[in-house]
Amino acid sequence: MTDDVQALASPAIDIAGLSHRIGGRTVLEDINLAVPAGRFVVLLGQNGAGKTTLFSLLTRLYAAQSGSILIFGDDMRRHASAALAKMGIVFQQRALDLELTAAQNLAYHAALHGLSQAVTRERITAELSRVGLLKEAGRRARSFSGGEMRRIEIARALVHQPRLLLCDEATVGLDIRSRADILADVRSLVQDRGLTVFWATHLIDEVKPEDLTVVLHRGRILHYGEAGAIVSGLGAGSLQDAFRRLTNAA
Ligand SMILES: Nc1ncnc2c1ncn2[C@@H]1O[C@H](COP(=O)(O)OP(=O)(O)OP(=O)(O)O)[C@@H](O)[C@H]1O
Repeated sequence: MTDDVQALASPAIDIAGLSHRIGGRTVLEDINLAVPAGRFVVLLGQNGAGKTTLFSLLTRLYAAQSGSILIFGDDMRRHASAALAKMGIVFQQRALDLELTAAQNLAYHAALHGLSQAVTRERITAELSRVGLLKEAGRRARSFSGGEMRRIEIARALVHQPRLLLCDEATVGLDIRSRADILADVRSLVQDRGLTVFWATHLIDEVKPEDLTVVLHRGRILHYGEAGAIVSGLGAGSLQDAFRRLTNAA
């Protein structure tokens, strides 16, 4: 297989035997996971489950201590730049430069990815327009609401046209309406662009029955499958009930 054909056939994320210790404590233990391309996949876990640690390893903020991570076939250890070029990231913590305008925030990100000025202008227009903030492109980031900042962060994460979008608790701190809007928007990217989304959350009401769902608890994967199948497989009444049973038994 050529590299291109292999990348097309590869899962978006392929994790094998990944463990991570912080300060002598095991925070992730023997994670094995294949996230298929073109799906909305949920990483569901309570506070402290290890979601952010897993994202830190996926984005190379942390180097893997053991095991491997491949992004569309690119090994994070040997081909980190190629792997990172294929992903966009929305961090749990707000990550806009508050003194820059919305457009400047996107332009800075585009420069990091080596985009030309012409392409940068075109993408900024397209992405800010898609999230309904093109007219506000010249406003400083600090003047936006929490929901708007999140939309700008999503626009920024897409400027280099990644195939994979990682969102770590992207709706935390937002009101119900903003949460629903952002979730619907990100889901539409899967439909419209064939994007793969890996969506970390502790909020069960964000999960649909057809979503592939990874249940992470105390650093271990307890279950991986469509949410509806997890519920029926356990004979549970709801995903909430299934989640409770899985985590109580662990
Ligand atoms: N730098 C650190 N030093 C010590 N412990 C850490 C550190 N980072 C993470 N941990 C611990 O690792 C565990 C997993 O944390 P992590 O932030 O990955 O969980 P999470 O699922 O993202 O939770 P939350 O939704 O609350 O952010 C927690 O028990 C946390 O206290």
